[in-house]
Amino acid sequence: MVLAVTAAPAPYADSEVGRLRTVMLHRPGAELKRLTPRNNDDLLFDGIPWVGRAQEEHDAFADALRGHGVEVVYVTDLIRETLTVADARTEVTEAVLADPRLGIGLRRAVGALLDTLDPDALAEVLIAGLAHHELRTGRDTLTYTLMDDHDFIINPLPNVLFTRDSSVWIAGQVAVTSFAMPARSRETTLTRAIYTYHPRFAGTELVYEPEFEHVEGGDVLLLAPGVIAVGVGERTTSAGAERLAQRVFERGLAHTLLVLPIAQERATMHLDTVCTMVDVDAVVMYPNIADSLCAYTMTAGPEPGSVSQLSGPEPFLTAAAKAMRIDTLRVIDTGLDPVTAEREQWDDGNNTLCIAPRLAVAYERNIETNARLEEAGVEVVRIAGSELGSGRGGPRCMSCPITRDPLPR
Ligand SMILES: NC(=[NH2+])NCCC[C@H](N)C(=O)O
Repeated sequence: MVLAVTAAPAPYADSEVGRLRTVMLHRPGAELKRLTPRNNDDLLFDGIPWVGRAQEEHDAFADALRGHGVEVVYVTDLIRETLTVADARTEVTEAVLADPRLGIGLRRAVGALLDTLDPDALAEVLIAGLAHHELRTGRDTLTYTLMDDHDFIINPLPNVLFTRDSSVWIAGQVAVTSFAMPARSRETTLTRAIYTYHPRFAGTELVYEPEFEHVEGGDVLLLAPGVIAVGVGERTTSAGAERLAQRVFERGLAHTLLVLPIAQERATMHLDTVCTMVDVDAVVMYPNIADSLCAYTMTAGPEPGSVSQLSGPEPFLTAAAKAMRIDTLRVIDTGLDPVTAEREQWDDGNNTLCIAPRLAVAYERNIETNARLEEAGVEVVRIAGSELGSGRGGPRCMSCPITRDPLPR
Protein backbone atom coordinates (compact mmCIF):
# COMPACT_ATOMS: atom_id res chain seq x y z
CA MET A 1 0.00 0.00 0.00
CA VAL A 2 1.29 3.45 -0.82
CA LEU A 3 0.56 6.06 1.78
CA ALA A 4 -0.42 9.45 0.50
CA VAL A 5 1.81 11.84 2.38
CA THR A 6 0.58 15.38 2.36
CA ALA A 7 3.36 17.82 3.16
CA ALA A 8 2.65 20.05 6.13
CA PRO A 9 2.17 23.67 5.10
CA ALA A 10 5.36 25.70 5.59
CA PRO A 11 5.45 27.60 8.89
CA TYR A 12 4.39 31.18 8.35
CA ALA A 13 2.33 33.80 10.18
CA ASP A 14 2.05 37.46 9.31
CA SER A 15 -1.07 38.38 11.26
CA GLU A 16 -3.28 37.43 14.19
CA VAL A 17 -6.25 36.61 12.03
CA GLY A 18 -5.21 34.92 8.75
CA ARG A 19 -6.84 31.50 8.37
CA LEU A 20 -5.21 29.27 10.98
CA ARG A 21 -3.80 26.07 9.46
CA THR A 22 -1.44 24.62 12.10
CA VAL A 23 -1.17 25.39 15.78
CA MET A 24 1.11 24.08 18.51
CA LEU A 25 -0.58 23.26 21.83
CA HIS A 26 0.49 21.51 25.00
CA ARG A 27 -1.95 19.08 26.59
CA PRO A 28 -1.37 19.63 30.31
CA GLY A 29 -0.06 16.60 32.15
CA ALA A 30 1.89 15.49 35.20
CA GLU A 31 3.57 18.89 35.54
CA LEU A 32 0.28 20.35 36.78
CA LYS A 33 0.18 17.68 39.49
CA ARG A 34 3.27 19.27 40.98
CA LEU A 35 1.37 22.42 41.97
CA THR A 36 0.71 22.83 45.69
CA PRO A 37 -0.27 25.82 47.84
CA ARG A 38 3.38 26.23 48.78
CA ASN A 39 4.74 26.49 45.24
CA ASN A 40 1.88 27.78 43.06
CA ASP A 41 2.89 31.44 43.32
CA ASP A 42 6.46 30.78 42.27
CA LEU A 43 5.20 28.57 39.48
CA LEU A 44 2.87 31.36 38.29
CA PHE A 45 -0.47 29.67 38.95
CA ASP A 46 -3.22 31.36 40.92
CA GLY A 47 -4.78 28.13 42.13
CA ILE A 48 -4.39 24.38 42.18
CA PRO A 49 -6.05 22.97 39.06
CA TRP A 50 -8.05 19.75 38.95
CA VAL A 51 -5.79 18.09 36.43
CA GLY A 52 -8.21 15.58 34.90
CA ARG A 53 -10.76 18.29 34.25
CA ALA A 54 -8.09 20.62 32.85
CA GLN A 55 -7.16 17.87 30.39
CA GLU A 56 -10.80 17.44 29.35
CA GLU A 57 -11.12 21.17 28.83
CA HIS A 58 -7.93 21.19 26.83
CA ASP A 59 -9.04 18.25 24.67
CA ALA A 60 -12.26 20.12 23.92
CA PHE A 61 -10.19 23.17 22.94
CA ALA A 62 -8.09 21.06 20.56
CA ASP A 63 -11.25 19.40 19.14
CA ALA A 64 -12.85 22.79 18.52
CA LEU A 65 -9.79 23.81 16.52
CA ARG A 66 -9.68 20.53 14.59
CA GLY A 67 -13.39 20.88 13.94
CA HIS A 68 -12.54 24.08 12.11
CA GLY A 69 -9.93 22.35 9.98
CA VAL A 70 -6.88 23.34 12.03
CA GLU A 71 -4.00 20.87 12.38
CA VAL A 72 -3.04 20.55 16.06
CA VAL A 73 0.52 19.54 16.89
CA TYR A 74 1.54 18.86 20.48
CA VAL A 75 4.73 19.99 22.20
CA THR A 76 5.15 16.59 23.83
CA ASP A 77 5.10 14.74 20.51
CA LEU A 78 7.49 17.21 18.91
CA ILE A 79 9.91 17.08 21.81
CA ARG A 80 9.87 13.28 21.93
CA GLU A 81 10.69 13.14 18.24
CA THR A 82 13.33 15.83 18.67
CA LEU A 83 15.02 13.88 21.46
CA THR A 84 15.86 11.07 19.08
CA VAL A 85 18.56 13.44 17.76
CA ALA A 86 21.70 13.13 19.92
CA ASP A 87 22.64 16.82 19.76
CA ALA A 88 19.14 17.86 20.82
CA ARG A 89 19.35 15.53 23.79
CA THR A 90 22.67 16.93 24.85
CA GLU A 91 21.44 20.50 24.56
CA VAL A 92 18.28 20.13 26.66
CA THR A 93 20.00 17.91 29.20
CA GLU A 94 22.83 20.39 29.66
CA ALA A 95 20.26 23.09 30.31
CA VAL A 96 18.84 21.00 33.18
CA LEU A 97 22.26 20.24 34.59
CA ALA A 98 23.30 23.89 34.45
CA ASP A 99 21.02 24.60 37.41
CA PRO A 100 23.45 25.93 40.05
CA ARG A 101 21.30 24.48 42.84
CA LEU A 102 22.48 20.98 42.00
CA GLY A 103 26.13 21.05 42.93
CA ILE A 104 28.81 18.67 41.70
CA GLY A 105 27.64 15.38 43.20
CA LEU A 106 23.96 15.71 42.49
CA ARG A 107 24.63 17.01 38.98
CA ARG A 108 26.57 13.84 38.27
CA ALA A 109 23.76 11.64 39.61
CA VAL A 110 21.04 13.50 37.70
CA GLY A 111 23.10 13.47 34.52
CA ALA A 112 23.57 9.71 34.81
CA LEU A 113 19.84 9.22 35.35
CA LEU A 114 18.87 11.36 32.34
CA ASP A 115 21.30 9.38 30.18
CA THR A 116 19.36 6.19 30.90
CA LEU A 117 15.99 7.58 29.77
CA ASP A 118 14.50 6.90 26.36
CA PRO A 119 13.10 9.92 24.45
CA ASP A 120 9.56 9.48 25.84
CA ALA A 121 10.67 9.22 29.45
CA LEU A 122 13.14 12.06 29.03
CA ALA A 123 10.42 14.29 27.53
CA GLU A 124 8.26 13.53 30.53
CA VAL A 125 10.96 14.45 33.06
CA LEU A 126 11.89 17.61 31.17
CA ILE A 127 8.34 18.92 31.48
CA ALA A 128 7.06 17.32 34.69
CA GLY A 129 10.35 17.75 36.54
CA LEU A 130 11.75 15.43 39.19
CA ALA A 131 10.66 15.47 42.83
CA HIS A 132 13.04 14.94 45.72
CA HIS A 133 11.68 11.48 46.54
CA GLU A 134 11.80 10.35 42.91
CA LEU A 135 15.58 10.37 42.67
CA ARG A 136 16.98 6.99 43.68
CA THR A 137 20.67 7.71 43.26
CA GLY A 138 22.79 10.57 44.53
CA ARG A 139 21.09 10.54 47.91
CA ASP A 140 24.39 10.65 49.74
CA THR A 141 25.38 13.96 48.19
CA LEU A 142 25.50 17.14 50.25
CA THR A 143 22.92 19.03 48.22
CA TYR A 144 20.43 16.15 48.26
CA THR A 145 20.84 15.69 51.99
CA LEU A 146 20.26 19.35 52.77
CA MET A 147 17.42 19.86 50.29
CA ASP A 148 13.89 20.22 51.58
CA ASP A 149 11.60 17.28 50.74
CA HIS A 150 9.36 19.68 48.87
CA ASP A 151 12.13 20.99 46.65
CA PHE A 152 12.41 19.69 43.13
CA ILE A 153 15.60 18.19 41.79
CA ILE A 154 14.40 19.29 38.35
CA ASN A 155 11.80 22.04 38.44
CA PRO A 156 8.52 21.25 36.67
CA LEU A 157 7.32 23.48 33.83
CA PRO A 158 3.55 23.85 34.34
CA ASN A 159 3.44 26.92 32.10
CA VAL A 160 4.42 24.97 28.97
CA LEU A 161 0.60 24.99 28.63
CA PHE A 162 0.95 28.57 27.43
CA THR A 163 2.73 27.80 24.19
CA ARG A 164 2.21 31.37 23.04
CA ASP A 165 4.98 32.68 25.20
CA SER A 166 8.01 30.56 24.35
CA SER A 167 8.06 31.13 20.57
CA VAL A 168 6.48 33.39 17.99
CA TRP A 169 6.43 32.90 14.24
CA ILE A 170 7.00 36.15 12.42
CA ALA A 171 6.45 35.54 8.72
CA GLY A 172 8.66 32.53 7.90
CA GLN A 173 11.07 32.82 10.84
CA VAL A 174 10.63 32.04 14.49
CA ALA A 175 11.47 34.09 17.54
CA VAL A 176 12.47 31.84 20.41
CA THR A 177 11.77 34.19 23.28
CA SER A 178 13.62 35.20 26.42
CA PHE A 179 11.60 34.73 29.59
CA ALA A 180 11.63 37.25 32.41
CA MET A 181 10.34 34.76 34.96
CA PRO A 182 12.84 32.18 36.26
CA ALA A 183 9.99 29.65 36.54
CA ARG A 184 9.70 29.66 32.77
CA SER A 185 13.20 30.23 31.41
CA ARG A 186 13.91 26.53 30.73
CA GLU A 187 10.86 26.31 28.44
CA THR A 188 12.76 27.90 25.60
CA THR A 189 15.42 25.21 25.68
CA LEU A 190 12.62 22.91 24.50
CA THR A 191 11.22 25.19 21.80
CA ARG A 192 14.69 26.01 20.54
CA ALA A 193 15.53 22.29 20.31
CA ILE A 194 12.29 21.58 18.42
CA TYR A 195 12.91 24.28 15.82
CA THR A 196 16.59 23.40 15.49
CA TYR A 197 16.45 19.61 15.32
CA HIS A 198 12.95 18.42 14.43
CA PRO A 199 12.83 17.46 10.72
CA ARG A 200 9.53 19.27 10.29
CA PHE A 201 11.31 22.55 10.98
CA ALA A 202 14.57 21.86 9.17
CA GLY A 203 16.21 25.05 7.95
CA THR A 204 14.21 27.34 10.24
CA GLU A 205 15.90 30.63 10.98
CA LEU A 206 15.72 31.99 14.50
CA VAL A 207 14.94 35.68 14.49
CA TYR A 208 15.26 35.92 18.29
CA GLU A 209 17.07 33.86 20.92
CA PRO A 210 16.70 33.24 24.65
CA GLU A 211 20.07 34.87 25.39
CA PHE A 212 18.76 38.24 24.24
CA GLU A 213 16.88 40.76 26.40
CA HIS A 214 13.49 39.69 27.76
CA VAL A 215 10.65 39.29 25.29
CA GLU A 216 7.68 36.95 25.93
CA GLY A 217 5.29 35.85 23.17
CA GLY A 218 2.14 37.08 24.94
CA ASP A 219 3.46 40.59 24.44
CA VAL A 220 3.88 40.27 20.69
CA LEU A 221 0.92 41.01 18.41
CA LEU A 222 1.20 40.79 14.63
CA LEU A 223 -1.15 43.66 13.81
CA ALA A 224 -0.76 43.31 10.05
CA PRO A 225 1.90 42.07 7.64
CA GLY A 226 5.00 44.11 8.51
CA VAL A 227 3.48 45.72 11.61
CA ILE A 228 4.18 44.35 15.09
CA ALA A 229 2.93 45.64 18.45
CA VAL A 230 4.99 44.79 21.53
CA GLY A 231 3.77 45.27 25.10
CA VAL A 232 6.43 46.37 27.57
CA GLY A 233 5.57 45.69 31.19
CA GLU A 234 6.03 42.93 33.73
CA ARG A 235 7.67 40.59 31.20
CA THR A 236 8.98 42.17 28.01
CA THR A 237 11.48 44.97 28.63
CA SER A 238 12.04 48.04 26.49
CA ALA A 239 15.50 46.63 25.75
CA GLY A 240 13.84 43.44 24.50
CA ALA A 241 11.45 45.39 22.27
CA GLU A 242 14.37 47.36 20.87
CA ARG A 243 16.36 44.22 20.10
CA LEU A 244 13.34 42.57 18.48
CA ALA A 245 12.85 45.66 16.31
CA GLN A 246 16.47 45.52 15.23
CA ARG A 247 16.22 41.81 14.40
CA VAL A 248 12.98 42.01 12.41
CA PHE A 249 14.06 45.16 10.58
CA GLU A 250 17.41 43.59 9.69
CA ARG A 251 15.66 40.63 8.11
CA GLY A 252 12.93 42.60 6.40
CA LEU A 253 10.22 40.85 8.44
CA ALA A 254 8.57 44.11 9.49
CA HIS A 255 8.75 47.79 8.71
CA THR A 256 7.11 49.12 11.91
CA LEU A 257 7.19 48.07 15.53
CA LEU A 258 4.90 49.76 18.04
CA VAL A 259 5.99 49.69 21.66
CA LEU A 260 3.10 49.80 24.14
CA PRO A 261 3.83 50.41 27.82
CA ILE A 262 1.42 48.33 29.95
CA ALA A 263 0.99 48.19 33.73
CA GLN A 264 3.59 46.03 35.45
CA GLU A 265 1.03 43.86 37.20
CA ARG A 266 0.02 40.25 37.39
CA ALA A 267 -3.41 40.95 35.83
CA THR A 268 -1.78 42.51 32.76
CA MET A 269 1.35 40.39 32.58
CA HIS A 270 1.20 40.35 28.77
CA LEU A 271 -0.28 42.64 26.14
CA ASP A 272 -2.61 39.84 25.03
CA THR A 273 -4.34 39.88 28.42
CA VAL A 274 -5.77 43.30 27.56
CA CYS A 275 -5.95 43.35 23.77
CA THR A 276 -6.25 40.79 20.97
CA MET A 277 -7.33 41.03 17.34
CA VAL A 278 -10.64 39.65 16.12
CA ASP A 279 -10.65 40.95 12.55
CA VAL A 280 -8.14 42.39 10.09
CA ASP A 281 -9.01 45.84 11.41
CA ALA A 282 -10.53 45.21 14.84
CA VAL A 283 -9.41 44.45 18.37
CA VAL A 284 -11.19 43.53 21.55
CA MET A 285 -9.72 45.55 24.36
CA TYR A 286 -10.03 45.88 28.10
CA PRO A 287 -12.30 48.93 28.40
CA ASN A 288 -10.51 50.23 31.49
CA ILE A 289 -7.36 50.89 29.45
CA ALA A 290 -8.82 51.52 25.99
CA ASP A 291 -8.39 55.27 26.32
CA SER A 292 -4.99 55.30 27.96
CA LEU A 293 -3.04 52.73 25.91
CA CYS A 294 -0.37 54.59 23.96
CA ALA A 295 2.41 53.63 21.59
CA TYR A 296 5.93 54.63 20.61
CA THR A 297 6.56 53.93 16.95
CA MET A 298 9.82 52.53 15.61
CA THR A 299 10.20 52.35 11.85
CA ALA A 300 12.85 50.58 9.81
CA GLY A 301 15.60 52.81 8.52
CA PRO A 302 17.43 52.51 5.21
CA GLU A 303 20.32 50.46 6.67
CA PRO A 304 19.40 46.86 7.57
CA GLY A 305 18.44 46.71 11.26
CA SER A 306 18.44 50.45 11.75
CA VAL A 307 15.61 52.52 13.13
CA SER A 308 14.84 55.57 11.05
CA GLN A 309 12.93 57.35 13.74
CA LEU A 310 11.35 56.85 17.10
CA SER A 311 8.15 58.80 17.50
CA GLY A 312 5.37 59.11 20.02
CA PRO A 313 3.84 58.52 22.38
CA GLU A 314 0.47 58.79 20.72
CA PRO A 315 -2.78 56.95 21.28
CA PHE A 316 -2.30 53.29 20.37
CA LEU A 317 -5.28 53.20 18.00
CA THR A 318 -4.01 56.20 16.05
CA ALA A 319 -0.46 54.88 15.81
CA ALA A 320 -1.67 51.40 14.85
CA ALA A 321 -4.03 52.61 12.10
CA LYS A 322 -1.22 54.71 10.60
CA ALA A 323 1.24 51.84 10.64
CA MET A 324 -1.34 49.42 9.24
CA ARG A 325 -2.26 51.97 6.58
CA ILE A 326 -5.97 51.78 7.36
CA ASP A 327 -8.39 54.53 8.36
CA THR A 328 -9.31 53.15 11.75
CA LEU A 329 -8.44 50.22 13.93
CA ARG A 330 -11.84 49.42 15.38
CA VAL A 331 -12.32 48.51 19.02
CA ILE A 332 -15.18 46.19 19.77
CA ASP A 333 -16.98 48.23 22.36
CA THR A 334 -17.83 45.84 25.15
CA GLY A 335 -19.42 48.75 27.03
CA LEU A 336 -18.89 46.86 30.28
CA ASP A 337 -19.09 48.56 33.63
CA PRO A 338 -15.68 48.72 35.30
CA VAL A 339 -16.36 45.85 37.70
CA THR A 340 -17.63 43.36 35.12
CA ALA A 341 -14.83 44.46 32.82
CA GLU A 342 -12.25 43.82 35.51
CA ARG A 343 -13.70 40.40 36.33
CA GLU A 344 -13.79 39.29 32.71
CA GLN A 345 -10.34 40.68 32.01
CA TRP A 346 -8.96 38.63 34.90
CA ASP A 347 -10.60 35.56 33.38
CA ASP A 348 -9.01 36.25 30.00
CA GLY A 349 -12.09 37.68 28.30
CA ASN A 350 -9.88 39.75 26.00
CA ASN A 351 -7.59 36.83 25.24
CA THR A 352 -9.15 35.47 22.05
CA LEU A 353 -7.58 33.24 19.41
CA CYS A 354 -8.66 33.88 15.84
CA ILE A 355 -9.21 30.92 13.54
CA ALA A 356 -9.99 33.38 10.74
CA PRO A 357 -11.14 36.99 10.57
CA ARG A 358 -14.30 37.34 12.72
CA LEU A 359 -14.07 33.76 13.99
CA ALA A 360 -12.51 33.54 17.45
CA VAL A 361 -12.09 31.04 20.27
CA ALA A 362 -12.88 32.43 23.74
CA TYR A 363 -13.59 31.18 27.25
CA GLU A 364 -17.35 30.62 27.67
CA ARG A 365 -17.36 32.13 31.16
CA ASN A 366 -16.89 35.67 29.87
CA ILE A 367 -20.56 35.96 28.99
CA GLU A 368 -20.69 39.71 28.54
CA THR A 369 -17.57 40.13 26.46
CA ASN A 370 -18.60 37.24 24.21
CA ALA A 371 -22.11 38.66 23.74
CA ARG A 372 -20.65 42.00 22.67
CA LEU A 373 -18.27 40.27 20.27
CA GLU A 374 -21.17 38.47 18.63
CA GLU A 375 -23.22 41.64 18.38
CA ALA A 376 -20.26 43.12 16.55
CA GLY A 377 -20.27 40.26 14.05
CA VAL A 378 -17.54 38.06 15.50
CA GLU A 379 -18.50 34.38 15.70
CA VAL A 380 -17.33 33.05 19.07
CA VAL A 381 -16.27 29.43 19.53
CA ARG A 382 -16.78 28.98 23.26
CA ILE A 383 -14.62 26.67 25.32
CA ALA A 384 -14.65 25.79 29.02
CA GLY A 385 -11.70 27.03 31.04
CA SER A 386 -12.57 26.73 34.70
CA GLU A 387 -9.43 24.69 35.41
CA LEU A 388 -7.21 25.83 32.54
CA GLY A 389 -7.74 29.43 33.58
CA SER A 390 -6.10 28.93 36.97
CA GLY A 391 -2.75 29.56 35.26
CA ARG A 392 -4.09 32.96 34.07
CA GLY A 393 -4.15 32.33 30.38
CA GLY A 394 -6.85 32.00 27.74
CA PRO A 395 -7.10 30.57 24.21
CA ARG A 396 -4.48 32.92 22.79
CA CYS A 397 -1.96 32.17 25.52
CA MET A 398 -2.49 28.43 25.09
CA SER A 399 -1.70 28.43 21.37
CA CYS A 400 1.30 29.07 19.14
CA PRO A 401 0.16 29.53 15.54
CA ILE A 402 2.69 27.84 13.27
CA THR A 403 0.93 28.45 9.99
CA ARG A 404 -1.66 31.01 9.04
CA ASP A 405 -2.67 31.98 5.52
CA PRO A 406 -0.92 35.22 4.60
CA LEU A 407 -3.05 38.34 4.55
CA PRO A 408 -3.05 40.29 1.31
CA ARG A 409 -0.37 43.00 1.54
N1 LIG B 1 0.28 35.00 26.76
C1 LIG B 1 -0.14 34.94 27.98
N2 LIG B 1 -0.91 35.89 28.44
N3 LIG B 1 0.26 33.92 28.74
C2 LIG B 1 -0.18 33.70 30.05
C3 LIG B 1 0.86 33.08 30.86
C4 LIG B 1 0.40 32.71 32.24
C5 LIG B 1 1.50 32.10 33.04
N4 LIG B 1 1.02 31.50 34.24
C6 LIG B 1 2.55 33.14 33.39
O1 LIG B 1 2.37 33.82 34.37
O2 LIG B 1 3.54 33.30 32.72
